[in-house]
Amino acid sequence: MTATNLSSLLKDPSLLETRAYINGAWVEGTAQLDVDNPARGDIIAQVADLSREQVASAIDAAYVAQKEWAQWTGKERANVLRKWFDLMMANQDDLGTIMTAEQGKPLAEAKGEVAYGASFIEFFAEEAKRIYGETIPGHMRDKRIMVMKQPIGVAASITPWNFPNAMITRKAAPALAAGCAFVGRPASETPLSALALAVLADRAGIPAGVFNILPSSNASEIGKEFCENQKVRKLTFTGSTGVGRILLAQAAHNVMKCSMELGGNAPFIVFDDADVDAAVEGAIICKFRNNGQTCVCANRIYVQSGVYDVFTEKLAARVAQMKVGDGLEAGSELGPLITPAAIQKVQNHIADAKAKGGEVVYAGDTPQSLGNFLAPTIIKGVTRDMAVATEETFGPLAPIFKFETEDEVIELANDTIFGLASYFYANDLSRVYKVAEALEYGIVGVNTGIISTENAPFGGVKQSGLGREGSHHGIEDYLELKYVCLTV
Ligand SMILES: NC(=O)C1=CN([C@@H]2O[C@H](COP(=O)(O)OP(=O)(O)OC[C@H]3O[C@@H](n4cnc5c(N)ncnc54)[C@H](OP(=O)(O)O)[C@@H]3O)[C@@H](O)[C@H]2O)C=CC1
Ligand SMILES: O=C(O)[C@H](O)CS(=O)(=O)O
Repeated sequence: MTATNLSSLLKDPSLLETRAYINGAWVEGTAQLDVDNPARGDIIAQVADLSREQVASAIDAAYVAQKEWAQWTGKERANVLRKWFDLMMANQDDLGTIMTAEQGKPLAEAKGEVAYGASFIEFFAEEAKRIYGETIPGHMRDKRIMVMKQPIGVAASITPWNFPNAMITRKAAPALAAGCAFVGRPASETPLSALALAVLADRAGIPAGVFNILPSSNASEIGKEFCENQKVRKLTFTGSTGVGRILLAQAAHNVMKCSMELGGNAPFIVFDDADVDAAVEGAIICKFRNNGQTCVCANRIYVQSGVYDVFTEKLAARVAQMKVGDGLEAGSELGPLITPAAIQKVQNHIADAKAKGGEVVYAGDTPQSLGNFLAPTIIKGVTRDMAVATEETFGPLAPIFKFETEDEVIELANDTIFGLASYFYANDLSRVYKVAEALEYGIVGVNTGIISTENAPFGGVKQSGLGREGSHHGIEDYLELKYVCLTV
């Protein structure tokens, strides 16, 4: 496997930035952080590895810059955000290439994520002009009530490696539109996409200190700085529920406003009255987008007995056609997993299911290379006592459960601490309405396997999170309500 010469693949090599972006300046770290290509196993860049003190200095700069930024009109903020959007779309190919090199997803998917990430900036640029307050009739003849919305201040962001562009813009866009300043720590596996966003933010004219990208290998220390520094008023996190719990506990000290986009365990339900071919296509995109490494992937596939065999056969035939390979190579549909540990977790779930009676319907051939590749596996005869029923696999394993009745599958689907995304295929209108109401999830996809859009409020219930990202709801988490009681 050849080494990755990332710079030579870019139309604009200046997007390949390895220094941290603090207060409008490019800053070296006290150490360096290796970034590797999960498909080839080679180091593609060494990035600034910031100390906690350097992160604290970035927060100081953000705190100062935010005061001025909040004085800009909504339209002025909108204009500079729109320029950022335009620059992202103009550099979509390069941003996609950088993402594929460091995260592994196929280039077409990476470019799709860039457009998805940019859509949040476009959407919230518009919302910046529509942050409305209200007046309320007084409670006494000489009182008048006024409610205003003001930016919360400095927002700190911690994001995962699986969507290294969109998870940042899904937070930074509403934060900046609201008049907040943003300090973001990207996942150590994927800092390059975040730094490329900073290059374009700088070119768009976002003022120094308003948007800061702070790579660091010491996730827990930087998380503590974000939670303990009293100049930070908002913490927004996307990642596992386990880390979310740690951060919520740490944020309690300063009673910090938190948004949490955490783990999932999505059920994907196929009823007897479903369009089976449509359900198979929905299962493919829902299960294998980013090779199963998304929080909204189908983690459990429940198929009613009347269509169980035909669905299983069609899904296996369709998966067998999918090409596993380096995301930079044309035609690859399934890239590598992010780390060897991610592969081990999937293999553990497969072994556990087989040991408890599951039957492998399909197991693809894994490319023998230095990269973290694992071909897809489909298992049928899966039962609720298996690890895959309660744990998030986060990889290319499609476990198929059989069920008989609607009540049975609702109970099975809701039997989890998670509540992020859920999906079902059915055509009976009464069933669609009743099942959508009964599923205990923040998101329900009906006759679709993909629900990701900037127009909708994305988020979970139970232990999948707090708050919503996207839609007009998404900006509220970066605003404070102020009630003014006027005596006239
Ligand atoms: N609900 C949602 O929208 C999403 C949820 N997820 C969930 O995240 C998981 C997979 O992503 P993954 O990156 O492995 O999740 P992790 O929770 O391990 O990591 C997420 C981010 O948190 C950082 N981090 C880890 N430990 C700490 C800590 N103690 N304090 C502060 N920051 C910390 C990581 O840094 P580093 O990588 O450098 O260690 C990374 O940047 C899955 O459970 C998935 O479902 C993922 C994406 C979206
Ligand atoms: O990280 C994730 O899994 C994303 O939140 C999923 S989505 O927003 O791209 O659907």
